[in-house]
Amino acid sequence: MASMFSSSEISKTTSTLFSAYASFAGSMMLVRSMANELIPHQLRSYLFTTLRYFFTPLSPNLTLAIDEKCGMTKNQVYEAAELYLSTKISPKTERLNVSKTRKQKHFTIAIEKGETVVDQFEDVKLTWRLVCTEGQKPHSGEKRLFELSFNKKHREKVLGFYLPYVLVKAEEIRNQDRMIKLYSRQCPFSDDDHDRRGSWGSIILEHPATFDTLAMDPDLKKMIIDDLERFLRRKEFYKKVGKAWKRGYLLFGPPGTGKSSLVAAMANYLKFDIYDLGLSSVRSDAELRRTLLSTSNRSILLIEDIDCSSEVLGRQIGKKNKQEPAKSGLTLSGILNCIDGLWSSCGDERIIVFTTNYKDRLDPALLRPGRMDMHIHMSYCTTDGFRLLASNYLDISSKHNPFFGEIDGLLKSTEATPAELAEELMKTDDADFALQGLVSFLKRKRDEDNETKNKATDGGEVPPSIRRLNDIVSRIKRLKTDGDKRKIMTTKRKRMANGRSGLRRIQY
Ligand SMILES: Nc1ncnc2c1ncn2[C@@H]1O[C@H](COP(=O)(O)OP(=O)(O)OP(=O)(O)O)[C@@H](O)[C@H]1O
Ligand SMILES: [Mg+2]
Repeated sequence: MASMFSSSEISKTTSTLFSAYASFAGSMMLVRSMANELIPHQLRSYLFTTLRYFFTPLSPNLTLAIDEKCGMTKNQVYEAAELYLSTKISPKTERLNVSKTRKQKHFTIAIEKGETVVDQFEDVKLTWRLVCTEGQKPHSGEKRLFELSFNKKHREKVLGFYLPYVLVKAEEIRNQDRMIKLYSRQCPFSDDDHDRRGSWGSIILEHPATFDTLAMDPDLKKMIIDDLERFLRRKEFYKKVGKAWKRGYLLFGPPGTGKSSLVAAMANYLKFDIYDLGLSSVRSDAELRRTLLSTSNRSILLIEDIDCSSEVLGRQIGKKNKQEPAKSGLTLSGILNCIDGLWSSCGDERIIVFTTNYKDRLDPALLRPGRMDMHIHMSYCTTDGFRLLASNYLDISSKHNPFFGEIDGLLKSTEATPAELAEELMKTDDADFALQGLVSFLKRKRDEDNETKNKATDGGEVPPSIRRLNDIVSRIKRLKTDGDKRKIMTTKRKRMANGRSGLRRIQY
């Protein structure tokens, strides 16, 4: 080129070009200011959008805009995307947003505005971008949205499968990081407004019980875990059969056998909150209904010591004195109706747990099938239970400890609760001392039990008939259902010349 034009010709051409550009730019400004003057704002933006459409090459991509809010409420898809994308951040990401509240255990990491995250779902490549814009109205603040771009041909797959997948994954992440709360009506309200639900106040449940720390029959433990998991999986099933998605457990057994610990273990396992409903704090059925309606889904409603609630309910929950007038407006049928009716159908994934030390004292209405789906007997400590406690409290994993044989024998001849054993095992750090202490404790307990039995039989040598009776009594105690107990009682009653027997002393 340089050989064809001299330098003076080049400068002449350049100045001509500049002057042409200047006059074009001037004319454009004139046209623009005239257009601004003459064409109304709405028409102008319409023309601009239409012209841009014709002049931009057709993109193969589709972009979904996912706003932070739907009107006044939060957009569930936006919230889910925020959580989901925190697990998809690549090493290439340049800016991240890190936050943590006092109550959170971990940092929350999110992408910063303008950042992009690329995700792959089967054969679809998806690009997420966080966009922040100024709100259109004055003082409306910043507007945040995610833009999700992908090839147009995958539209159905993204809407039908990918976005639902993001929602499910976000729920899983939320559950992993969730702090479990214990709601109580007596509890002082938490400072956090967010935690106030109706008349419930909450604290964070930091109960360490898990299924791994619970000393109980391994088969029963497995049965409970399987039952809980089946319950969670069966949303569609409950819908199909027209039943409310709830499950009831009745935990019964002597004090210190782990009923409350089992409830905490269930909550920790499922990541469900616990609503601890002290019946003494509820004055009427109407109040109960209001209280229950303000509980949330995915929660456990706990009513402890239901057999002791007779004073509260104003009539005995047990079989006697059913006609006694109510002292308060709260009745057993009110509780049961609430649980079976309105309240249960309002929510999803509800678990109800009643605990009692005396199953025999409960009203049959509470025990009828379908009301409490599973009756769980928390028993005295077994040898399996003791092994678990020894491993948890003393770190003894060997199966052949010299003390184990003696302790196993003692556990078979006396009834000790896991709470009693745990207390003994905690007394010292030295495993041998602790086990020695436990042996002495169990021996003492066995001797006391024998003494009590002897006293019951007027001190002297236990006559064979009474010994047989004692055997029957302990067999009956071990039986699982009341139906079984009654059957045994009737046959034994017939067979033995009853009347003088201790059977009469046992009330069913
Ligand atoms: N099965 C168990 N496994 C492990 N620890 C247990 C078990 N049962 C009781 N404990 C220990 O004893 C303590 C008291 O047990 P927990 O409160 O669960 O008993 P409970 O059956 O609810 O008694 P209560 O009938 O008096 O309410 C627990 O904190 C735990 O340390
Ligand atoms: Mg308890």
